Amino acid sequence: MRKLVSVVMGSQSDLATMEVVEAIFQEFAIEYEMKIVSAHRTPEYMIEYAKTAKNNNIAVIIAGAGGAAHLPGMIASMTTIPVIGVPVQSRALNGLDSLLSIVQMPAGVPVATMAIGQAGAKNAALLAARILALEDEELNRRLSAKADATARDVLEDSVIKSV
Ligand SMILES: Nc1c(C(=O)O)ncn1[C@@H]1O[C@H](COP(=O)(O)O)[C@@H](O)[C@H]1O
Repeated sequence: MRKLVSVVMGSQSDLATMEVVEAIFQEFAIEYEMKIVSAHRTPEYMIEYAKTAKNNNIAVIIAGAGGAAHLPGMIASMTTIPVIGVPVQSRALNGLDSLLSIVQMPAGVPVATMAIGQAGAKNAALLAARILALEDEELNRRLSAKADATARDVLEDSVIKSV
């Protein structure tokens, strides 16, 4: 059975940020699930989700949350599956609250923290893909080809004016 990436977010309102992962997973044929799970609003469901993740064949968890973004850290406290946190841009503090809530984990409970917003969500998907690629040579080759293509595109447009 192929391993899954599980994408969770604290609220439906985070979907506009987190949905960018789907295009990346489709491009690389990575199987994923997507769910709303909240440490604050559905704490018992979050505990069940985190404790059963390993048996559910999940290899990497991406957790997006905004404001008092405790979700990634709480999940990481209950599983050894790598957790990638995405700070969702909040209205009141522009996502700085989300970023600091996710990044400042106490030693012993690791969460890989991405940038705020959609760029962070995209990188979370690519980081999850790289983790899966440790045991999937074909995926590794395709990720590498994609990075080369990105570099070629940037180089093609790199000269703004030459003499
Ligand atoms: N940070 C968390 C958690 C959590 O960490 O468990 N659960 C919901 N939320 C966040 O609350 C924000 C506002 O949510 P609403 O838009 O539903 O009011 C969202 O960005 C969500 O991630």
